[in-house]
Amino acid sequence: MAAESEDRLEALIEDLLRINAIKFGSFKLKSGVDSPIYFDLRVIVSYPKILGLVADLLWSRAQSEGISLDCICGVPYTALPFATVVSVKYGVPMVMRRKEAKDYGTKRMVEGSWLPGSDCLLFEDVVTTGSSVLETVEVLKTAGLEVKNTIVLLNREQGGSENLASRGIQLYSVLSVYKVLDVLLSKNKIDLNMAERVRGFLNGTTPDSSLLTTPITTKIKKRLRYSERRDIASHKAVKRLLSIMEKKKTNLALSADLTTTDKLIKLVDEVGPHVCLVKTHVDIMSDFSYDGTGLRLKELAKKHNFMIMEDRKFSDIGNTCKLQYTSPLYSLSDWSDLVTCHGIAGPGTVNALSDVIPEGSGCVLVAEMSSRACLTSSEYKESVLRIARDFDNVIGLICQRKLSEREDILYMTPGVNIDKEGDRLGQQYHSPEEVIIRKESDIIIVGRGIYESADPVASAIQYKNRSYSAYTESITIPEH
Ligand SMILES: O=c1ccn([C@@H]2O[C@H](COP(=O)(O)O)[C@@H](O)[C@H]2O)c(=O)[nH]1
Repeated sequence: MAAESEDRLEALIEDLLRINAIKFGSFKLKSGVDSPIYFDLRVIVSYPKILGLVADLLWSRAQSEGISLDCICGVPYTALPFATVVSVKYGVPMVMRRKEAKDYGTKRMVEGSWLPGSDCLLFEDVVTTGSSVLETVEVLKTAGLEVKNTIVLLNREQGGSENLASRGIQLYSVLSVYKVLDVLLSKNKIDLNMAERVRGFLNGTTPDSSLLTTPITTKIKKRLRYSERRDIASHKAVKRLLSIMEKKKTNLALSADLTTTDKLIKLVDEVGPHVCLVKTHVDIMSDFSYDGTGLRLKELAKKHNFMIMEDRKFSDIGNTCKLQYTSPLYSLSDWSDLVTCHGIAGPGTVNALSDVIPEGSGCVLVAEMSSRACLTSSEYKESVLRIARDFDNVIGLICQRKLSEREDILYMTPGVNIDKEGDRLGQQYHSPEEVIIRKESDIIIVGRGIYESADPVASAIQYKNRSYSAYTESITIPEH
């Protein structure tokens, strides 16, 4: 295969992982079998660039095999847009298979225009045993079309080619599940352990036609361990934070909202051993200086092994945020690993920051706020999630609960206090258990609950223990 198309395949595999079309974990299949891998290629439709690449790869496979055809068709629903894009991009006539006949009018099962006996090339998203392809072939044949060839984006290599060949249909694939594992392994997106688990599962699974063709109906609600999440994550900062959480047995972040350097440094030095992350607001400080505050925080981060997140909440247009981030007054990139950012201005803010944020650092998007009557509606949250998916430098979300199925980013929740329900200014609090178990967040962010207490270290230990126990409890609860 030419290097150029090999590059495109690798890019596609990485994209599919990024948009959560390839998932690793524990998935209950329709057959009752637990699979360590799952492909949900339905999401591709929301990513025009990836959809375009899929269409190019399907079409170039057809060209390189010299398949002669009169029209194309996508197996509904996932492959329907694939065929549509190929049709429009390459000027190939398309026909469309209906899933259900209309109960009025023509009652046709295939829409479009063709001559009897026309050759139709079929596209499919994933083939396991080939049963969905066969179902569509039957309908097309009844409508007078010939189907001799199928091109699948991803072949799970579980008997599909053989089943289809025995019915006179040649299956060509763009990707195989083994190729996916090899590429992700070579790019350090999964570790050898995970690759072996999946290979073992695929080898040990017989190509039973009842198995694995149908999308998963129930996912076991089993929370992944930090170590499993670290193996899935691709961003260095996520891997690092999860490693710290596991090593120090803490999912507590300190919100160090103190206004002078001396107080801040004292608190962070005392509480540092108990936290995975220290969150700062340097713009509230009366005496911040790069040497006196930033560099000393960085030394403490090294001493106690935690990461630093400046809660700057960038929210302006891209150009302004870039200037704010690089301003020498704070030199954020030199001492903070993470910065928070609103999605309100659209993707331009994150896009601009991605030009200036150093490798290994990242953005945490504020998707949802803890304050009463805040304006983060469902629609807004969805839009923020979309930005998070589109940019590799977004490593997590500030949110009140785990807002998506993604396991490769971190969910961090402020508004946590053991003693209070809120403050006079709209802040609302929940307990560590509520946030970690019921809302399935990863990290609790605690400010006044620690630094305003009579004994900040004892309070930090209390928050750490409750929050980490909530995590260990939730990885052993099968359903909640
Ligand atoms: O929705 C949000 C986003 C950020 N915060 C910040 O977290 C801390 C919380 O402090 P507490 O003293 O524990 O209330 C603070 O820095 C906020 O700016 C938030 O509370 N809610």
